[in-house]
Amino acid sequence: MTDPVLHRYDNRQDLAEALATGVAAVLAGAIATRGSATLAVSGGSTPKLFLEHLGRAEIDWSQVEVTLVDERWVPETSERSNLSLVRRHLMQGPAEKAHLLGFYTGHDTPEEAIEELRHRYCRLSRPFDVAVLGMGTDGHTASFFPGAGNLDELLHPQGHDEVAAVHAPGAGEPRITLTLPMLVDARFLALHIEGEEKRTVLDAALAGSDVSEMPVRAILGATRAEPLNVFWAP
Ligand SMILES: O=C(O)[C@H](O)[C@@H](O)[C@H](O)[C@H](O)COP(=O)(O)O
Repeated sequence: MTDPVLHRYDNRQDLAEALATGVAAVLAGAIATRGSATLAVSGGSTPKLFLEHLGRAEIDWSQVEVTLVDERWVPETSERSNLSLVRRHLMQGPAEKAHLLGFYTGHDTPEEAIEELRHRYCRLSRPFDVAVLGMGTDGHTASFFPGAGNLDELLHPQGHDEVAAVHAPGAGEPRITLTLPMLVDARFLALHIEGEEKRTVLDAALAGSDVSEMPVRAILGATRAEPLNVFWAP
């Protein structure tokens, strides 16, 4: 297991610029090498500045497939929608030419949409070129929440499901998430966290091994050819 590499920045603006520059370079390299690129991004509040910087990158966005890491089971009109967040903060300027793949299908529950979503996501070229994850102060990442009834399946390294529905105490709405195997083999894998509290949570996660207590540990401890890149600013 290669230890995560910590990239520290004095402020969130510097972090956003550096992460966007690094991600854009990986995407451009994928397009030059294989003709296309896949990018998986998380929702929540942290990624906004990063997504805005990335969306201004001058790359051939028409060759980039953008997908969400996870989604709250709400329509795009909801303020809780990650799809809406990505469309508003990334898909502006040059990046509006990218292909954006969302999760919400309009079914009443994510379970009812699973078969349709599995067909949708099994066609994505794998491994992703880039996956950018966030982390909650409870140690969740993606929608791998402590207390989720199917957490073992979500985190199974050889799991066969691309996507799964999640219900958990800390999740709010029902969720839909990519599973661990879809994320850990990304060519460039980043964990983007900000603030002192999350730095303390990261240190606690690194100091322990129980993934059911802090599911982000499944990412921190994943066996990868390239190390996990942790991006942090106060
Ligand atoms: O749907 C989501 O909420 C995200 O995908 C989730 O995994 C997020 O990365 C963390 O909850 C951190 O969220 P904040 O950036 O808002 O702290």
